[in-house]
Amino acid sequence: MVLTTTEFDTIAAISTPPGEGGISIVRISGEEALDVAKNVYRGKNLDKVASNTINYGHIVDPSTNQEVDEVMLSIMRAPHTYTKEDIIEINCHGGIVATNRILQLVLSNGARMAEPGEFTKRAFLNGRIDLSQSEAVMDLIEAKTDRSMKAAISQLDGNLSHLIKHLRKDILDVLAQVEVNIDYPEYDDVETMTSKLLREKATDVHKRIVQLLQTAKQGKILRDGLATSIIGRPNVGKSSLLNHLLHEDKAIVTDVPGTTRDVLEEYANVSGVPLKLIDTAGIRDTNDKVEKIGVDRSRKAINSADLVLLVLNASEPLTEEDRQLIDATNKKKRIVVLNKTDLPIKLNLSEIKRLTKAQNIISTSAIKADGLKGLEELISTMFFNEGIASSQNDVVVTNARHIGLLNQAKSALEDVLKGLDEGMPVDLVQIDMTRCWDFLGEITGDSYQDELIDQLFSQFCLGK
Ligand SMILES: Nc1nc2c(c(=O)[nH]1)N(C=O)[C@@H](CNc1ccc(C(=O)N[C@@H](CCC(=O)O)C(=O)O)cc1)CN2
Ligand SMILES: Nc1nc2c(ncn2[C@@H]2O[C@H](COP(=O)(O)OP(=O)(O)OP(=O)(O)O)[C@@H](O)[C@H]2O)c(=O)[nH]1
Ligand SMILES: [Mg+2]
Repeated sequence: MVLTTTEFDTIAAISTPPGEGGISIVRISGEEALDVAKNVYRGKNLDKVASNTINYGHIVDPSTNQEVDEVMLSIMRAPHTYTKEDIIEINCHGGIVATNRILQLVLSNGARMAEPGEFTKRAFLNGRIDLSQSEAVMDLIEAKTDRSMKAAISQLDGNLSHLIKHLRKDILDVLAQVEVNIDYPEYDDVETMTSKLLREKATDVHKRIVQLLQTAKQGKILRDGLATSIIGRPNVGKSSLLNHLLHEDKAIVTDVPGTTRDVLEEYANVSGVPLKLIDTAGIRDTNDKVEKIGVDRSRKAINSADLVLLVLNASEPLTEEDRQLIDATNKKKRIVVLNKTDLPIKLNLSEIKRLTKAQNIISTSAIKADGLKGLEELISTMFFNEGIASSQNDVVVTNARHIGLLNQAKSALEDVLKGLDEGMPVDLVQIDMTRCWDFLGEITGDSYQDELIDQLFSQFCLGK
């Protein structure tokens, strides 16, 4: 890491969300945090107050001596702080103008504006947490359900880091042993011995990585949500279903076919599974220019979905359009929802069973709120059958970057095993083993490039 002059100067930002609220926090971190605070704070002598205390006082503009706000000021001295630097937090009255005024004062008295994620970046660069833990901070903020949050907390606690560090240590140990064997051969068959050692370790580490990767599918759903598209002809009750799953009237429902004109995306929590629900325009042939675009988008929503809820109207016979939709979704993970079962049933159930191979069919009445619990349970068991797949220590891999690196590490190990099978010289096999070690190191940030770090932290929110 190249230290630029701005790398560790004193930074400040508003760490609470913008808008009106009871209290807002302006956070300052760096060597001069206390000096900056002393310039704008009237109250106790900050040199004399103990660390980790909160202190009453006022923020004053030193250029005019004008009082700006009545505040509580927290002081946390390095190194036992979030960033491992001195931190001052000004707890001021909430509100956009007051909070920004204080931030501006702090900025004109020795601090510079923090970049997005810069506090957490410092926690990483100063060695309090590793890269995967920093990423967990972000996942925690964005968590959509309690289960997603649990996965993020576990990662923040360092459970994934722990597993990765173990794997890396085992690889390093074997690499060291191989070195010793080559440099100080005690036996004649040192080549055979060394190959055996490498093979055993590569096989073992490979198995542990595969186990971790098995949690990735669910992990990705926990982090990003399960893309669930509600598809069907106009007026079958798609938007009514969406509103029920959201427990909120988000989508407009009317008896006019073609009510939903565009796709609508909302997050729902279904038994802890975060669903990214997509309500679509009813699919039909239409000459209406606007509706046509909506219908095209609906068709695309089928392709991009992890799960399709195909809604049919049970009170009408199956139409040609229904059959086409069944056909178009046959290869997807799908639940067929027979809605409007409160009305006399006109749908031919045996035909539907034949067309869908009788898989995942459920009856509902959105208007009477019937069958919806069953639908939620079915979704949950389809994707989290035995609960969350737990690898070692309940670690779930949720992050696409981590998944990519684990796959690369896995394939490096496969190269090791292949090399050994083909009788490749041990020093060449070692290279692939070292590559595996490097890939794993990128997960925790033990080996990294500046661009990666900048890119990762820039996705954070301001003040974090
Ligand atoms: N006011 C406030 N609330 C907050 C934060 C904050 O920065 N400020 N946090 C920010 O995200 C979260 C708490 N996370 C934190 C994590 C570590 C440390 C910290 O000081 N760690 C030290 C010493 C801990 C101790 O006293 O034992 C360390 O690890 O050395 C502080 C906050 C959530 N709530
Ligand atoms: N009887 C009965 N009516 C329902 C049921 N579900 C929805 N409806 C009614 O059917 C009509 C259409 O419902 P929507 O939810 O707007 O249907 P949609 O599939 O979103 O329709 P488009 O957006 O036009 O494609 C409304 O009048 C709803 O009240 C049900 O289970 N039973
Ligand atoms: Mg609709």
